[in-house]
Amino acid sequence: MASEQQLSAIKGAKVLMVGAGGIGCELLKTLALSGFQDIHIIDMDTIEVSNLNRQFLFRKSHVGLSKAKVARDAVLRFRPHISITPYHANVKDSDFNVDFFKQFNVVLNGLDNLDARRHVNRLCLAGGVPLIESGTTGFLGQVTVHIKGKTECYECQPKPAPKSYPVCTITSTPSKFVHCIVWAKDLLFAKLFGDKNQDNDLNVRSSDATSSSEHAEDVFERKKDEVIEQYGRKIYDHVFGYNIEVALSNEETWKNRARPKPLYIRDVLPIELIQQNGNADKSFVADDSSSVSAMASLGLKNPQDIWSLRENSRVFFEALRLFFVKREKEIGNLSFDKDDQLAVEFVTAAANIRAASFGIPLHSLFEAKGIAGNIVHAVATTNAIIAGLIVIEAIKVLQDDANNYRMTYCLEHPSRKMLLMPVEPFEPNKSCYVCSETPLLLEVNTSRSKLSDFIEKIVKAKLGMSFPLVMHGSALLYEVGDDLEEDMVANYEANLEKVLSQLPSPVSGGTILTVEDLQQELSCNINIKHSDGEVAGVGCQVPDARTEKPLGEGWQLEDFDEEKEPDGMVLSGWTKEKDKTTSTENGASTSNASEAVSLETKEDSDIEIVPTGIESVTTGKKRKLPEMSDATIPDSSKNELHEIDDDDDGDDLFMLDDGDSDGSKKKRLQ
Ligand SMILES: Nc1ncnc2c1ncn2[C@@H]1O[C@H](COP(=O)(O)OP(=O)(O)OP(=O)(O)O)[C@@H](O)[C@H]1O
Ligand SMILES: [Zn+2]
Repeated sequence: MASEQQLSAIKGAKVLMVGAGGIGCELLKTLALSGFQDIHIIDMDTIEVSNLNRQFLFRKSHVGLSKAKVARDAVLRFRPHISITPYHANVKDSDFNVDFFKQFNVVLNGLDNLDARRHVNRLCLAGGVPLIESGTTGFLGQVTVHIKGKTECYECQPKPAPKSYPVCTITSTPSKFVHCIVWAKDLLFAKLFGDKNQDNDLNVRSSDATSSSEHAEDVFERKKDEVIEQYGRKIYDHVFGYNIEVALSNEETWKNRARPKPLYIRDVLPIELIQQNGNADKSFVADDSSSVSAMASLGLKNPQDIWSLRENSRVFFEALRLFFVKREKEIGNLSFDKDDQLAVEFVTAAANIRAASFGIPLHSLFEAKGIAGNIVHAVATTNAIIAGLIVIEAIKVLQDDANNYRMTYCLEHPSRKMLLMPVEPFEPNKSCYVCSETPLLLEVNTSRSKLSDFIEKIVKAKLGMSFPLVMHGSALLYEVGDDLEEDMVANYEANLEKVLSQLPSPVSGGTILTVEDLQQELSCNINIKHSDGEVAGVGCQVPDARTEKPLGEGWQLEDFDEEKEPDGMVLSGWTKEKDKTTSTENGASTSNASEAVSLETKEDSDIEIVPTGIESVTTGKKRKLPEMSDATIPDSSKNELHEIDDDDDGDDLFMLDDGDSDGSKKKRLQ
């Protein structure tokens, strides 16, 4: 039961909810039932069938309608006298500026992507509005409180990059099923059905591979009038047979690894069976390309069955055939989509055949789809718990009860018999470029990198600015806006194509650039350090790998992390201590990889979001938690610090005692 004081804080509050999905539906219901009377909701999406299992304010008849509006109507049915204002819009729209945010007493996020979260964080900081962040992934969840100047902001801790795998592991030495999935979807599927102009590292390159004309690049081109079965056999033998033989010829690779087995179709599936493939049900006709299915065509019903090598090979041929027969127009433009049944079937089959070759256990289509689509199945209960915790923190915030703010982690396995782990919030990170004025450091080859690279890869992709302005002293190098004069636009366009050292106001080592986003009201300085940008060699057997671009999300070369160092640009935090001890002639410290700002830029395609602390947990990055609240842990368990860690596969979570606090730069909120 809420106290009188709490009730009056609740009744007088005007709150903004961003996101009306899994967490948002629960949150709106809980806010309304807790007595909140003035709630605004922003959500840009419409309702999909896949939302209905957990976004309980929505029904089948609502599919296609605005989430924000339907959520409002559903809640008004049991709380008719409160005010709920829905906005079917993107929170990044310019209407939602700092003045808009300032009208609220607290902002509550129920989002599913980093980009929108960072944007809201910045507007809350600019408007001085408290923010309560949340996220869930399966059984894991968290709620954090961000108050300008008092607690860390959402961006005080760098966010880890999406999980990535070295190219060599994917192309030559897979050891886990996920490696086979990445190979099947980002290499083989992309090669056969995607954009032909994209770089693709499917073929193991070695001197003998390139010398053989039979196995030259165009093996993947289907010749005019080439019978589809024959084309399929050629691809199969090339990728599962010949390429494995080539890889095996490099003895060094296999000294300490199990040797893979080349697979040729003649040994797996007799020719008659390929010809009969897909003829099991001749009456099977699917006009709608989205319902074309190799499983249906072959009479395979249960997606949870693990198919044999032979069955996988049949699915491989049938899916390939169906793409060419039923979806030919899309070939060349396809990219893997977890909701595309035929694509999932093809990728499952190809990954399993590769797994068989490398002695890796095979998986069902259901499992393969989960891995390929990065799916962590959402748990409605976790969303409900998290929504409840958001409301609890919101009430504290409205009462200015700073001593009792908690960041709460919802764990998968009990730790000290607790599933909910409350932690006192951290103080702001003094070197956070978002909530403090600390400059950043960028190591860049100023005579090679263009202004456009700097803007796209650093200012937009890493710093998350949408409408950037770049200044060198008082000289404007770049800005965007609707009201710019034509000659200014032409000047900026010309600047974009220039390398940094040749801009009208040249950028060199020691330059300080100011970058601003006017909508987010965020400004930060970047100290430039010139670097020749040479990258050290890698221990990979793929010649020329260094010059290859990463092959889609999750890809990187060993030792060279394109996410952190796009085109050799290294962005890192800048602290006074570092400056004092290691300053160089350019007035900047050498970069420390562990300090590099590595922020996730991709949109989450997962069913549920991968939130901050959870991200740290699931990507194996250690995150120290400060002393836990005396009120919430038994005396025997009071340790200075606790760490959340995980194993390599990312879903086991456990807490480790750690009496030593020297690793933590963060202080508890006083
Ligand atoms: N920039 C944004 N502006 C407004 N709403 C956003 C923005 N980004 C994400 N959202 C909303 O946040 C909500 C997040 O909800 P949730 O995590 O449950 O995802 P979902 O899209 O509903 O479900 P799923 O992705 O699992 O199908 C979504 O409704 C989405 O529309
Ligand atoms: Zn911060």
